[in-house]
Amino acid sequence: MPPRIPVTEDQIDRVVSEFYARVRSHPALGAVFAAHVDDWPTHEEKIGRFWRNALLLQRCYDGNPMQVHRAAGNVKSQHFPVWLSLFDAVLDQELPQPLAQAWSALAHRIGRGLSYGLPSEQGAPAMPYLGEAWVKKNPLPATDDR
Ligand code: HEM
Repeated sequence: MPPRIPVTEDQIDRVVSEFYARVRSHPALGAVFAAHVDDWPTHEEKIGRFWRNALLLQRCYDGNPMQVHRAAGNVKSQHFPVWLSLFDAVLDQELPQPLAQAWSALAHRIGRGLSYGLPSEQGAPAMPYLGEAWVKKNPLPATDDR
């Protein structure tokens, strides 16, 4: 199967490693991750498989990020814009523009899906979680990628 976005495995590894290096020292995100991840090489290896699955359509990741984020307890919908802007900065640094833009659009789309149903900082859900079936029946407009 041809890749969805033609990045190399090497580029994926560089983006993942630079991104989590910045996450670890980030004033807001660092503590959220520190509560769950102490083996960073294992985490990064898993995230690398997640992105190879999403970008290159290799079938190498079969986890459930939605469930993992909900179970984490300290991952809030407000973290997503922060996470995504940090991710965009790394994409811009590591990749040629067209690739950075395409990967960014996909990350924003995935992030929107993952943030549904997570509690907001105030404790109330930012949006009611309507379930996978509803999300499938009501796709987001393709023009609203970023
Ligand atoms: C587009 C945005 C995001 C993507 C694509 C993403 C993807 C993932 C994936 C694939 C995992 C591994 C799940 C597994 O164990 O199989 C994960 C774990 C995790 N994510 Fe995210 N994530 C995103 C946003 C966030 C945000 C905004 C936060 C909050 C700061 C966050 C915090 C975490 C934490 C703490 C874990 C580790 C949980 C654990 O190992 O117990 N993520 N993420």
